[in-house]
Amino acid sequence: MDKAKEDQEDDELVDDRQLEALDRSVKAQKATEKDLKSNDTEGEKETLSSTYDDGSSSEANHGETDEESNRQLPGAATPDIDPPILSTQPIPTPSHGHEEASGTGEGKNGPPAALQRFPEPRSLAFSNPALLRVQGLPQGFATPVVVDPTMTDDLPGESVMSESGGIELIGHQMRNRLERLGVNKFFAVQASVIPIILSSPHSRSLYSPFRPPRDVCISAPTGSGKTLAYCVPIVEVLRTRLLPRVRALILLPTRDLVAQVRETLESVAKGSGLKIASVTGTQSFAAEQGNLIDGDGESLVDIVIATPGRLMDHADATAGFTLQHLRFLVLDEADRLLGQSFNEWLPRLMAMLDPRAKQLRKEDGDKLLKGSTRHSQAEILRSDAVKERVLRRALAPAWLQVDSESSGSPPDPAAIAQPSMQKLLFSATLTRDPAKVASLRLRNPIYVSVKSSKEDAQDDTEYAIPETLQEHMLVVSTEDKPLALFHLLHRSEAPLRQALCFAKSVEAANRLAKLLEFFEEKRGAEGVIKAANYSSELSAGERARVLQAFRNGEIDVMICSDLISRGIDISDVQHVISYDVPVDMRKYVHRVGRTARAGKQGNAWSLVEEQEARHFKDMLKRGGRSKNVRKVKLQGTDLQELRPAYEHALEQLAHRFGRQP
Ligand SMILES: Nc1ncnc2c1ncn2[C@@H]1O[C@H](COP(=O)(O)OP(=O)(O)OP(=O)(O)O)[C@@H](O)[C@H]1O
Repeated sequence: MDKAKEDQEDDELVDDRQLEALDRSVKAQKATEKDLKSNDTEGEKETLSSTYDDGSSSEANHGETDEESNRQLPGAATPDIDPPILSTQPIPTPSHGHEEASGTGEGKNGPPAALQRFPEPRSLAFSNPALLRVQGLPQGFATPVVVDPTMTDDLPGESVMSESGGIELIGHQMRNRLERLGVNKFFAVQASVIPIILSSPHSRSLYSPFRPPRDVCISAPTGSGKTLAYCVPIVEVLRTRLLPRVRALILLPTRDLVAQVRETLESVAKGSGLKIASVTGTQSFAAEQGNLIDGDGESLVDIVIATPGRLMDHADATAGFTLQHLRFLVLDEADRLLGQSFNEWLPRLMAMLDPRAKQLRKEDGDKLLKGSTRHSQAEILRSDAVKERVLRRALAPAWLQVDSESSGSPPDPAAIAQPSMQKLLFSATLTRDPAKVASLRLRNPIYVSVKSSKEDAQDDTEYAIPETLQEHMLVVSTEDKPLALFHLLHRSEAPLRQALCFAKSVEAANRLAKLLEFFEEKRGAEGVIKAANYSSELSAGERARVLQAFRNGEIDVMICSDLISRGIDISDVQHVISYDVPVDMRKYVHRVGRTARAGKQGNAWSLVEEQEARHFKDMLKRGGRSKNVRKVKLQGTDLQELRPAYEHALEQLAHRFGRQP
């Protein structure tokens, strides 16, 4: 596995690549056909295919209305190509309207856009059963279980039994563990989802081939406690197992999220004897294989937490790695995962989970015959060599049945064994791509939507935002935007601390951090803000140190790109500042979701340049948030006092970057 491939699905590097590749696209548009041909090498393709935030290929993005490729401000040709943050050049006024947004990228009067633009994805009309049918989506989506986000539930005591059969929802070991972790109540998403998964006797079995569990899709706000909502039931069900086999697979879009979920899962599973492995490419491939499988090809673990591309690498090359015993498949940050097409992971995973699936590629079967048992599909099982190996380690019921079908005894149609795996999809923003949802082949899914009943009834967008969040916007001129930020950090009334500040790219974040540093140096004793840049240019160790310093309160403001806007749980973030406004509602939701977590208060501040204001307001309106965002007016005098230090910092910055900002 070469390094470039390993890094492909890692967001940590993506922002840079995004810039690089988008930059290249701009140049490529201007280049002659001849130039284009000479550039079209394999290496080039490899780089281009890793340009998107979610690891999906550029081709896939163009063809599949991928979320990232649609995130351009109408009229802003290459939003992630970074004009100088302090540029005094006028930025083209964003154009509006669908025709332009979905056209060839050439506005009527504006400059030609560098990349083709596609229409913004529309929300799934989940309320329309006929449309669901046409889209191949389950009817369950039309009738969500709506849960009030402010609802909490006491942890079930030993005497509390479920309605459906006298089953304890969680055992005393789990209750003790949770209490030790400071969890004394279940949050709304947990109080609604855990009973769905655990409340009947057959839903707690490791195998339930004739009454397989229903799948569950959960849309719940950022910071609402989705991680525990799946960790608790997984540990409760799996703790009854005797032999380690891969029985739960948790997929996440980035390595950082895998590490974070592993931490939570380990604390919940402590004392259960369950073994957990993560598969992300942070370790060498051989080391990961050694964690997954012993010398005889037997599983060493019960739960695998993985990024999808790396998982497929193990599916390809780790002998004995099988998912036939899977009881839980969790897709956390499901919308983003489904937007990734790295390694064709989704169709291949679906094939691995289906005992009757056809082989996907000939070489898969060849590899198996050489000793790998990565696919346990019927055709592969029929090969004697593989069958013998797999039988030695026992087949899951559905696979066993397919195997007996192959030896000539057709199954009783009334008793066809199904895989016992339950799919759990979690997201704060539900995917807009019906084809991707349909391809998951959900089994009679229950759709749980944690959202306030106050939310606009006719609004079928699925942006779940914490109730404890207060949202603000400041409309500023491009030149004064840095000053507006410095004002928020320095104002005498409630200066912002414990803040995350988002810039549009890694480079923009770098420069903003440097500018703030020069500014603070100049102001000296007048109240120095401690800022740090959290960037993909830092090593993993350095990033961990910055995060820790921020958590300890040694850093007041952490400046970053969207690298950490999804899923990362930093406790006590008080403020999220969008220095550059997010290009779409989903990015907004995930950014602001870094604060107001776990029922705490939090604030979101968006610094909107004058020419972006209309687009930003439209975006909020479409996302059903316009009424929630309070406009803050700046007085000229607010900025005046900060101007001398700012101008000094600008000069320093120009000197540092070798150009006039
Ligand atoms: N029942 C609970 N009691 C106390 N704290 C909790 C509880 N459930 C979760 N938390 C805490 O709330 C925080 C947010 O939880 P978590 O990261 O699971 O949210 P999330 O819904 O996955 O957010 P995101 O969508 O941003 O990933 C964590 O710090 C977690 O420890």
